[in-house]
Amino acid sequence: MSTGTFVVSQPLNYRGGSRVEPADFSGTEKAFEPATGRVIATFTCSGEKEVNLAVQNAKAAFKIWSQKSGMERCRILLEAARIIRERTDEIATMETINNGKSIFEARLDIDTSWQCLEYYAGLAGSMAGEHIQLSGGSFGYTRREPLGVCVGIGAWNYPFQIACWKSAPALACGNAMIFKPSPFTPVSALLLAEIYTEAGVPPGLFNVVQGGAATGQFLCQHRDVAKVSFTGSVPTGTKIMEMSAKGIKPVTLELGGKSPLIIFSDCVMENAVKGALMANFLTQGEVCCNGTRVFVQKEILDNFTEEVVKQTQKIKIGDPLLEDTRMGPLINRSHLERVLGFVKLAKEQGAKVLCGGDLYVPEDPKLKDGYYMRPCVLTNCRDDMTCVKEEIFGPVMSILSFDTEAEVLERANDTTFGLAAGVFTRDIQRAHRVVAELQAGMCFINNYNVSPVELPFGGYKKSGFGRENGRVTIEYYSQLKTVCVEMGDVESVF
Ligand SMILES: NC(=O)c1ccc[n+]([C@@H]2O[C@H](COP(=O)([O-])OP(=O)(O)OC[C@H]3O[C@@H](n4cnc5c(N)ncnc54)[C@H](O)[C@@H]3O)[C@@H](O)[C@H]2O)c1
Ligand SMILES: O=CCc1c[nH]c2ccc(O)cc12
Repeated sequence: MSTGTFVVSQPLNYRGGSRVEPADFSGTEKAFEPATGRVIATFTCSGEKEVNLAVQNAKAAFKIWSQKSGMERCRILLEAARIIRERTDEIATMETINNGKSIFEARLDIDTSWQCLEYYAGLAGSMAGEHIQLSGGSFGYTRREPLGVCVGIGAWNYPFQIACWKSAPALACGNAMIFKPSPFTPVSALLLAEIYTEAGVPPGLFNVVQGGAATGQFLCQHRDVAKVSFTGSVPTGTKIMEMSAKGIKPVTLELGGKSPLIIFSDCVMENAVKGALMANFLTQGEVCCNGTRVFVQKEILDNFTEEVVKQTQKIKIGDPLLEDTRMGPLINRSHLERVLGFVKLAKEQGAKVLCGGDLYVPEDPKLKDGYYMRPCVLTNCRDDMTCVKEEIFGPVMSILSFDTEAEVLERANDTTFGLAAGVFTRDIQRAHRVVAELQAGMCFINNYNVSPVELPFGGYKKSGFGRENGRVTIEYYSQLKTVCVEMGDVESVF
């Protein structure tokens, strides 16, 4: 498959084990290929009737699936993981076409996706309650039970991976799921749905409904939906939480960030520079946990900045399906303009653009209408500037200097977000002391933006709550039933 050729030819909803056209609709959406600006799909957003049908299908599948043993669920999830792994190239290609990220990165995303299914398959067989001895031979025990029909709502930056990070723990725990992708990236979740079916899940266990805010609301407000797991922005997360509160539904919120990356003067410079690029430029900078506030200790500011700029200028921008491309286009025209607007405002507020921050037009004529920009490094930044305070969600790094550990901690934590943070230093005691003080759910020492599925991921403060990945996520997709067993006679107080 090459850039500029793919068009969607099949329905994009998935219900009851096959692709379907929605039974009703609440408007239409267009999906683009960011590399060329071409429309690849025009699709209808699901209305209330379609959402009801998806919930009915999910409920029926839940009855079958929740009765299976953990080992039975494990086998099917392992098979799904195997198929994803086998089809990595095909899935990564779809992801690249619809999202714009480089094929090199998309393959890494798919790796973390099948690894997530493998990980929760492994946990499915060992999910258990506990036995508690009581007096007189009586006892209690706990059962870890599924919640029922769970809804997953995704953002557009990691479309396939988000669907896996939500569905794998949900299904491992015995739940059914209805997944709504972002309307910008409707395509790859369908591949996951087909793979689950091929692996042997009951029809209706994993469904996909397409649409935007209205479809999302029908899902969140549905009385038979037991839980919502959401990845997206803080404003939408607030609405999801309000709707969930009305139904007393548990909710997981994976929201935005403006994370600090702290580079101490005793760091291994080469690693710190690589870390700063990893923290800012993966997926064109459209990553929630990016370390976009790069605090550099004064003694090494000039050397570090010079090296970061040198490496940033070497990033190969262009056709995301080419093997040597490392940065593709942003998700769409309006987001590109928004990101460029942040750079313009940064300049007006006194920041200095050391490189990039402008439009990029690749030489290949078929890419001329794509949404490319050059990755940007800003210096002369102050903590009160918009580029330092607000989530840009694009390839824009802000460099700030600092003197002391106490000072940088104070400034790093001075944000309403709390998703991630990073520290580069050779001093092991300082590294642990600093991360202990950082108000962030995901902290990196001497690396950034690696995501092993064994580690829980999620935010503090306005970056959300609940976790994805790791053993703890089982608790977010299950509920605990306590059973109290009397072995003697009832001693009534009446
Ligand atoms: N913390 C994380 O793990 C994580 C991961 C990826 C992205 N994000 C955040 O996501 C944001 C970018 O993604 P986005 O632009 O897709 O976010 P968004 O909030 O605009 O949309 C996210 C999803 O919510 C749906 N939605 C919108 N309004 C809704 C409503 N009223 N009810 C129900 N659903 C609704 C959208 O259709 C989409 O599927 C950034 O802020 C980024 O930091 C966070
Ligand atoms: O973009 C933020 C971090 C991230 C990367 N992949 C995923 C998948 C699911 C998430 O909730 C967050 C993320």
